[in-house]
Parts: sequence; C-alpha cells; structure tokens
Amino acid sequence: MKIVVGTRGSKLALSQTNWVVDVLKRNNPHIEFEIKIIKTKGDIIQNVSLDKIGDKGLFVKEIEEKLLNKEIDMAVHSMKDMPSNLPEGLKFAAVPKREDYRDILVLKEGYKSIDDLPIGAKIGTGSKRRKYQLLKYRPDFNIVSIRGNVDTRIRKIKEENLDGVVLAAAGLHRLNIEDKISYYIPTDIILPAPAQGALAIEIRENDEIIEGIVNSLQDKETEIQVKAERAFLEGVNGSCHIPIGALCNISGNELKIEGLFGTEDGSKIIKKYIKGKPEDAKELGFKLAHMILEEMGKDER
Ligand SMILES: NCc1[nH]cc(CCC(=O)O)c1CC(=O)O
Repeated sequence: MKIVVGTRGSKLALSQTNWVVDVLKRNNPHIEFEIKIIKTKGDIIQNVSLDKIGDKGLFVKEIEEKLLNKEIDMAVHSMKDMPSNLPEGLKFAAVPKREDYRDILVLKEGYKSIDDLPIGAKIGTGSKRRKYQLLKYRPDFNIVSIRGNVDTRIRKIKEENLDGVVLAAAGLHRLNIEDKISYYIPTDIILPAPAQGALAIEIRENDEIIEGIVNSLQDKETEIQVKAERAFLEGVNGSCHIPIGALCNISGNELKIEGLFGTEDGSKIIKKYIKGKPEDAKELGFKLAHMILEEMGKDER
C-alpha cells in the first residue's frame, strides 16, 4: 500500500509534513509514503498583503482539489490556515498534539523583551490580530506590514531596519530555530489565532483506512481545544481581514475559552471568556462568539 501526502512546499510546511510522515511510517512499517508538493495561490502571490488578497483558504484550495480527485490521499496543513468549513467530501482525521500556541518576538540584536524596546519601535507583522493587540499594550509602536515565510520575515528585520517581528512560536520550534526567539508574548497581551500551533490532517470523508492509520497521532486535549477555538471562529464568521483570537485551556474537568474579535480598523476590540465542561467545547465556542457579537452590535446601534 502507498499513501500520497500533499503539502505546500515552504520549509515550515515540509517540516510539519515530514514529522507526520515519520511518525506514521514508524507506526506502519509496511506502508509506503510519498510526499507531493503542491503550490497554492498563497505561495504564488507573495508580494501582496494577505488581507488584500482576501480569499478564505488561500493556502489550501489547490491541495483540497487534489484530495478530491485522488491525486493525493491525505494533506497536512497548519490548522490555523484552515477556513471554518471544509468542502463537501473532505474531513479532518485525528489532530496531533499541539505545539506551543503563543506568539513570539524576534528582536534586533540587543533587545530582550517587549518592555525594553524604545518608544516608537518598528515592529513587522501582517496580522491585524497581532497589530491591534500589540498597540493596546504599546500604543507607541510603529507597526509595519510584512509578509512572506518565516525566514523571509526574520530577514526583514535587517533588510527593512525593523526592531522586531511577531511570529508564531510553533513555526520556529518546528523549524528548529527556537534560538532566534527573543521573547514569548504572554497570552494576556496577544491572544493567539484560533488553533495556532496545531496541525490539520485532511482526508476524504469516506476513507476509513487512512482515518484509522492517522488515529495513532491523536491527542484528545488538542482536539477539544481546537474544537472550541474553531467553533468560536465559525461563530464570529471571521476572515483574515479582521482581528480574531481564541484560546482554550483545559484543567481537570474545566474548560476555559477566551475569545477576541474586533472591527477591521481596530477601533473596537472585545475580549471575553467563558468556562464550562470539556464535552461542551463546541457549544462554548459558539456561545462565546455570540456573546461578543452581541456586545459588538449593541454599541453600533
Ligand atoms: N500565518 C502563516 C502561518 N500559518 C501557520 C504558521 C505557523 C504556526 C502554526 O502552526 O500555527 C504560520 C506562521 C506564523 O503565523 O508565524
């Protein structure tokens, strides 16, 4: 038996996919795996700000087409790049254990923390979620819009004379360049993107064989967190144009989910949390979204 695994070709995508394939190979020595690189619209259009391309599933659509027409049998993505609804005929297989969900700063030589940056420091990020939350903590920051893969963005510190860039910890950990991380941003300063640090393994809906094979990677706690955070994302009906964050933590039999949602221009940002039982993860994510949307609407009237 041979399983063809589709992925984007970025270093990060390949390191994620290699990790998944290595574990699956170890668990299934009789199965052959082939990795197939697929270019997506998000990889081709590199010089335009993501929120100006504004297309949900920018990094996944071409890969999903190849799953549906059976050119590949499974796909590995970053869960946070996945739109809230999958196309007809596809589903997620088991979700592996999540990497660090925090955002981090890579800073220019000499700086160590968000607090020792000079007044008016230039910080690169293309994400409104990161931008408005940073500005809430440090209104003096000068936020510069940047794009590109992890290496490119780090290089822009020198090339564009920035004081630092914001990235996901998970990306640097997976690329084995965590030594470049200057500062882990506490989640009460920047709430991560829904499902940040988690992987998505996408398969055909009726493919029970592959589903069974992927099951060995399952992490129950991550699945519950991702369920709650993605329900919040679906509930606010968000896109990459608007600031959206969500983080679910489980402690014993208590689940807490925090959510953040704002206007496109950052003029209004609302952050709230609720607590409940882990088995109600999805309902709690939706409920929190509706609480926040309601408060959003109230002031607009
Ligand atoms: N926005 C792009 C993206 N999609 C997934 C990751 C890596 C982190 C993850 O798996 O959540 C990144 C890079 C980043 O945000 O710094």
